Amino acid sequence: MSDAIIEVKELTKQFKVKTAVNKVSLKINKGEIFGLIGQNGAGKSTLLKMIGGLVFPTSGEIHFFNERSHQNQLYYERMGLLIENPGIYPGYTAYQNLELMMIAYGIKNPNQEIHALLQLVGLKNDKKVKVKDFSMGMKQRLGIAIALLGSPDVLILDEPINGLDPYGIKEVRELILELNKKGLTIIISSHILEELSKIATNYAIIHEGEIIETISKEELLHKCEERIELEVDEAKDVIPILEEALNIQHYKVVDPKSVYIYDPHVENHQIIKHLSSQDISIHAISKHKQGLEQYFLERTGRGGE
Ligand SMILES: Nc1ncnc2c1ncn2[C@@H]1O[C@H](COP(=O)(O)OP(=O)(O)OP(=O)(O)O)[C@@H](O)[C@H]1O
Repeated sequence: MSDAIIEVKELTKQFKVKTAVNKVSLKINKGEIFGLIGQNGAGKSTLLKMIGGLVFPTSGEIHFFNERSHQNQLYYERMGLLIENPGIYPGYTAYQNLELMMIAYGIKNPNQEIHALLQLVGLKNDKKVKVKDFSMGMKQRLGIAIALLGSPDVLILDEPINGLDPYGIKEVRELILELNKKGLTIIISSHILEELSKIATNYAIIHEGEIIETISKEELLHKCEERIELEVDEAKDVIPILEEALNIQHYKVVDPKSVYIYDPHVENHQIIKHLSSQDISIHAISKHKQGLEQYFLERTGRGGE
């Protein structure tokens, strides 16, 4: 038995000659904000559409709470989707759009639920504004409100920040974090790792239809953290000097000969000066700095660009 809320196994989608998704296996646990990161055409939308039941896989399996999706009647009811443009009527207000959807879902007397949803996505003060006069961020928030109809357990958002200005990005980001706090598991795709890093708890990098890496937020931040890497004969001999002479508190002995120093105020030359004055020979010292985007580009073979 797996703890995963969603598990995909060897999922493949073939469009004639194009393999959009190739044998993808992933586990998404309850409460995660799972970031799917990939360049344009990497296969993000196709993978999310298969998980969301919009595209039928060529092969492979999708399990929801340990049951295969097509055997689980509740599967699609418990999943909210915002993939591509939601079917929003521009001449109607957010309230009217939600009302139409709820009628279509067979929900009677939806007034209270609509107000609660508008409040949740921050549109309650825009009741009289027609959607055609909405900002992109407001439209996305309405799209999320539509995806939230029926109180799903899992929300799938395909590039929800695409095309938004910084203010819109912040609004959508805050909404996603709030929904996650309320218990929703969220799967979100983007081609901008930097942006995903502000919200996601776990990541999968997809490239040419294949998952090339899955990594937790902690692991990713650790890999991208700025640090000085120091190599000496005996790491234990340099620790007292780092602590006392340079007041360095944030460091890690990674093996008997190597220390990583994370204090941002310390420079290489200060370390060299103090260790040399104590007759400690330095085999190597270097500053390691790799931004999130650089990390992503290197993984997808475009690090030199
Ligand atoms: N219905 C389809 N028929 C044929 N090819 C398709 C179809 N849908 C997607 N593809 C192809 O599959 C590949 C993956 O597309 P997909 O839309 O999943 O990528 P993506 O990572 O979401 O990219 P983008 O960010 O550009 O939407 C692309 O090469 C795309 O052209």
